[in-house]
Amino acid sequence: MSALLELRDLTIDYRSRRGLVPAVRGVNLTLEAGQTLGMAGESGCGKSTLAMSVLRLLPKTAVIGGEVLLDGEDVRTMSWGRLRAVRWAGASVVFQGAMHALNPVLRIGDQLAEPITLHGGAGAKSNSPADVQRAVGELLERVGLPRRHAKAYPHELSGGQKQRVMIAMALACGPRLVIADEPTTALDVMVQAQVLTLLGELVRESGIGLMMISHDLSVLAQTCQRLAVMYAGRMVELGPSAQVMHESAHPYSKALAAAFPTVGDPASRMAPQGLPGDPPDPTNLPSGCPFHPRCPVSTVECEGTDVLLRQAGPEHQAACVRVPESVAETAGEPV
Ligand SMILES: Nc1ncnc2c1ncn2[C@@H]1O[C@H](COP(=O)(O)OP(=O)(O)OP(=O)(O)O)[C@@H](O)[C@H]1O
Repeated sequence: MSALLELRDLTIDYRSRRGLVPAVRGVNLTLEAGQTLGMAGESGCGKSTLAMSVLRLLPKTAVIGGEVLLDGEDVRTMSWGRLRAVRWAGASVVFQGAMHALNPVLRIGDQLAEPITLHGGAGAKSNSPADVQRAVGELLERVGLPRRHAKAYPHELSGGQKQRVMIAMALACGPRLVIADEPTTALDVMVQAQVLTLLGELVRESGIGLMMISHDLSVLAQTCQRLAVMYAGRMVELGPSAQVMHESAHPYSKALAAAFPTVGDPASRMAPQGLPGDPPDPTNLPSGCPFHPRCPVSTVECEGTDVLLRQAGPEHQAACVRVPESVAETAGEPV
């Protein structure tokens, strides 16, 4: 049976005046229904580009290579009609800064009604106003908001409530996969925790697959079973969240874990280490491992060797020369 989502050797470049900008490089990944996967990495490492490719939401300047399979069907070659059917009902996105995307002059209920009316779903039996209204009320309750908020305007809700509305919107047509791009950025820590808990509960209850993107490893580790760490367009580590967070096999993941200490762990918050330097310009990558100029443990070998993912444990992989090469490299094998 096909995985809910499978990326096979995914490569994405943007055409620009400077030539091709390589944003994503040879990523292999699978996500099953009911699973949660976090994508971490600093700004510009290719997380959003990768995520938006899943629903073919990239600008026309993007050139995509490899395969993006949703339930075994390649999104890259779908007709527009098929893609329209897949968006919302097959997979949906909670965009970065989405709560600011609510229309200020439309009531919440009317905004939630739109995808239901256009694409069907959320248990609405028909497009009759009564059925749609009932479906809107159920959606609001599902994300922990009272039904009466359907009558509210966005400015009457808090940031956390608006973000819940955006999650309700993403769930409106009963998708099997939800992609949440920085869903808690700009929310305070308490509200962040509530929104993350909500996302986790929704996955458990409904068996949807969740891909969540953040630059903050600790936020992802709270909600997701597995973590993928991206650097310079490559996936440099993939594994169970606890292992990637606390037994990082790649020095970049280790630095990220230290930069974003565990939420609610005061001991780890005392000495957050910043990452020195910036990620490289994708059009001018250093030789060898792209992380080597910032890596605290790099050696001469790293300047000349761009390592593919290696097995660091049964379900754990990392692209670092320090991971013993004894087990066969897995590049090309979706994991
Ligand atoms: N439309 C575009 N045209 C050209 N280059 C782009 C475009 N969009 C993104 N890029 C480049 O592609 C690379 C990956 O960007 P992307 O936005 O996917 O990273 P990200 O990790 O999601 O960052 P952020 O967290 O800031 O969104 C970056 O070097 C970025 O400058």
